[in-house]
Amino acid sequence: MNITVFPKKLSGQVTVPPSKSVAHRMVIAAALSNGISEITNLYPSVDILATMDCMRALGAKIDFDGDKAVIEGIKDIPESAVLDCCESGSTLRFLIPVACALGVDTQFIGRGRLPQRPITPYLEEFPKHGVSFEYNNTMPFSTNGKLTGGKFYVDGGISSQFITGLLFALPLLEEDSEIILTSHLESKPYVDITLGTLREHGCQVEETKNGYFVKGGQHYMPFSGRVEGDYSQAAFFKVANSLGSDIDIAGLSEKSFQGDKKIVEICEKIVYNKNGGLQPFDLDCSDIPDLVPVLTVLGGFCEGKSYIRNAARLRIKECDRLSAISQCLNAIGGKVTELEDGLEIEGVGSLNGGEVDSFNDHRIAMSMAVAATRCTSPLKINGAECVSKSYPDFFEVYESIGGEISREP
Ligand SMILES: O=C(O)C1=C[C@@H](OP(=O)(O)O)[C@@H](O)[C@H](O)C1
Ligand SMILES: C=C(OP(=O)(O)O)C(=O)O
Repeated sequence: MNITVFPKKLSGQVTVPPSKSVAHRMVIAAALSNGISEITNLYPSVDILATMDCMRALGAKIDFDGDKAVIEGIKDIPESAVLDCCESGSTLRFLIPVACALGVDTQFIGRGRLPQRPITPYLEEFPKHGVSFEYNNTMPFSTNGKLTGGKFYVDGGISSQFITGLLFALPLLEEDSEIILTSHLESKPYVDITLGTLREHGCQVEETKNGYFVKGGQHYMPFSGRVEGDYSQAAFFKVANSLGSDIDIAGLSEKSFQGDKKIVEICEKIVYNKNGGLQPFDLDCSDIPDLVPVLTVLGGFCEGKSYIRNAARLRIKECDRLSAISQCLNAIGGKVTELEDGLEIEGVGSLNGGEVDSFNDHRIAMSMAVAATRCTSPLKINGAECVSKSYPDFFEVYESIGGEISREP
C-alpha cells in the first residue's frame, strides 16, 4: 500500500500502543512459567503475533482475545517444532536459545530482511554446548540438540537481543552459566527490561563485571500484568510536536525501564534559537537505536549540523536504516551524509515532499509521515503497510489527530 501524506500539522490526543519490547518478554516468560499468567494491554502487531505463535508451537496455550492474553505455560515439550519468526529479530534471537534449552529440534522460518540478520554468537557458542546448526546464511535453518550450561562468550556490539535470549534460556538449564561480554554492550537498556521481566517471574540473574551469572535449575513463576506504553512509538509524536504539532501523548509510564524514554529529555532539551529555529544536536545513540530514524527527521529541520553517533547497528535492522533514512530525506530536499557509524544531518528548514520508499521498514515509514507534517507539498510513502510490524493502526491514529492521507492499494 502506498500512502500520500498531505502537509499538515497534527493536533489532538493519542494513547501510544503497548511496548513491543516489553510484550515480547512478558509473553515468553509467561509461556515458560509453571501455571497461568494474564497479560493485558497486548496489541496485535505482526511481531507480537509471531512471538505468540512461536510459543504455542513450543507447547504453551495462549488464548488472545481483545487486548488480553491468558497464557498457560508449557507442560508438554514437543520433540520438534517449526517457529515462524516473520520479520521479527527479537522473536528469532530470543527464541533460538529458549528452544534449544527446552531441547526442541527446531526449524526457524522468517522473511523480509530477517534471513540476513546475524545470529553469529549462537553459531559460535552453541556447538560447544550441545547444539548443532544446519545454517547456510539464510532461513529456514535448523537447530538440533539440547543446550548445556557453562560459559558463553558474546560480542556485545552486534545486538543485545543475544543477551536477552540467553538470559531467558539459561535459568532453565541444569548447570549454572555465565555470559561473558567480549566487547561493550550496546542497547543495554533492553537487557535491563529483560532482567525486570525475569525478576517478576522469580528468576535470579547476577550482574558481573563483564556480563551475567545465571544459576541453573530455576523455575519461572506465573506473573500477571499490563504491558506499559511504548516510548519508541511515542517518539514519532514527540518529534512531530518539536516540529510544531500539538499532540497530547497518553499511556506512558514514567517509571519505565525503556531506554527510548530518553526521547522525552531529547525533545525537552531541543531549544529554539532567537530566530525561532531549532538548535542542532549531537547524540550518542548506542542505547537508543530505534529513535534514530525519527531523530534524523528532527535534525533535518534544525539550524546547522546535527550528529547521530555510535549507530552502526542500524545497518542490520529491518533495512540498513542509516542508508534508508538518508536516501529518503535526501530525495525530498534534505542534506544527510552517512558516516561509518552514524549520520551528519545538515538542517534545511523545510522539505519539499515528493516520493520515497519505506524500505519495508516500519520506523522509516512512520518517520517519513512525521517529516510530511512539515513538507511544502504532498509526500508519497511507498510500501507503507510495513507499519503493521509494530503499529498496524499508525495511519488511522495519524488521521484521528488531523493528518490527511490518501491510500493506494
Ligand atoms: O530487545 C529488544 O526488544 C530490542 C533491542 C534492540 O535491538 P539491538 O539490541 O539489536 O540494538 C532494538 O533495536 C529492537 O527494536 C528491540
Ligand atoms: C529492530 C526492530 O525490531 P526487531 O529487531 O525485533 O526486528 C524494531 O522494532 O525497530
